Amino acid sequence: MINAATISDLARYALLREVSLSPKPGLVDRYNNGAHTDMDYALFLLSIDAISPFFKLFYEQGSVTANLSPPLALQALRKTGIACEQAMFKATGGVNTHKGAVFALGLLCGAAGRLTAKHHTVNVATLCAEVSAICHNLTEKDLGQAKRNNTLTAGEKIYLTYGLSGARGEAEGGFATVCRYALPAYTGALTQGMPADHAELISLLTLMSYNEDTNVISRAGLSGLKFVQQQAQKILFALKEEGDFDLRHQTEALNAAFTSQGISPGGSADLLSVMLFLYYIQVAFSKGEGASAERESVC
Ligand SMILES: CC(C)(COP(=O)(O)OP(=O)(O)OC[C@H]1O[C@@H](n2cnc3c(N)ncnc32)[C@H](O[C@H]2O[C@H](COP(=O)(O)OP(=O)(O)OP(=O)(O)O)[C@@H](O)[C@H]2O)[C@@H]1O)[C@@H](O)C(=O)NCCC(=O)NCCS
Ligand SMILES: Nc1ncnc2[nH]cnc12
Repeated sequence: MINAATISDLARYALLREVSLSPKPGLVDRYNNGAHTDMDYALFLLSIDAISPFFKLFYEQGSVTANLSPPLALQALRKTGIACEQAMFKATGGVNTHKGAVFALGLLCGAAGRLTAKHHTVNVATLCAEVSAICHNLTEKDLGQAKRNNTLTAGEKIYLTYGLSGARGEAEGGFATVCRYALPAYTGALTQGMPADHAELISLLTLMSYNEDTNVISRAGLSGLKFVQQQAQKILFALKEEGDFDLRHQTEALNAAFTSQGISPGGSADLLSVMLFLYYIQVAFSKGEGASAERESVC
């Protein structure tokens, strides 16, 4: 049975796996801080400790609002989400470590509570469909209003400038980039016998090759996004074509390139956490109970 404790545990583990994956290009990992001057691995661990208690609250919020309409359920979830963001900022001294991850995993935990309260099956497909239903029209509602705000967030500025919907669009679309590309890339790598961290890196590169990451755009413009997508595609292609391709070395070289240009694919890092969370649900669910997913040591 999937419950608040299991869901919270899996969400926290997904965040730990993401930040512990090393090396990563442009992102904080156990070896360096990538393109970030204001955060490191230790700060991410503090952030994870601060936000993880909220995953149970998101689940419970989704459960008690299960009979409300999706917009009213989202309204309730957002209150928890904002409280969670405030806890994150308190723990990090105002640094934005997991804003996108709070949004995405908060919605998924809320959706799990909502589905369970309605006695619906909880799996990857139903979770993503429920998030999409909860976030129906969110992009237009949120970002359509943005014109009238004077203090715009990165995502709002990018939507008004380029029409790209960022984290909101991913949620409203039921995490299609994760389900269509990143999760199959991950399970495919595991099936080929690759270790979990190798499969995670392939999944991250797959996300980077598709994702319209507003973080990248806010730091390096559309040309920076194109560069990220092309470099990720290049590595994935070489990995497929060259048997003894040195993925670690190529990732370290890409990290140096991103770091020198101030590029951080933070949005894709968040979607990697989403992918891992959904995979753990898939494993837990296929065992017919809330068993903890098979786990590799985090680092
Ligand atoms: C709904 C919001 C979360 C939207 O916030 P915002 O208006 O800012 O919209 P976005 O910029 O589109 O997204 C916010 C964060 O989401 C991540 N992200 C970006 N693109 C994508 C994407 N395509 N798919 C998924 N996720 C995406 C990204 O977060 C990550 O990067 C941040 C770290 O990088 P950094 O460059 O350091 O970030 P900054 O500090 O902003 O820049 P610097 O100053 O350092 O240069 C980190 O956040 C990662 O998580 C985007 O930043 C929000 O407005 C909202 O409504 N929140 C309320 C709570 C809520 O609704 N909860 C959900 C209900 S349960
Ligand atoms: N490991 C990471 N480094 C930088 N930004 C991130 N956002 C989410 N995970 C991140």
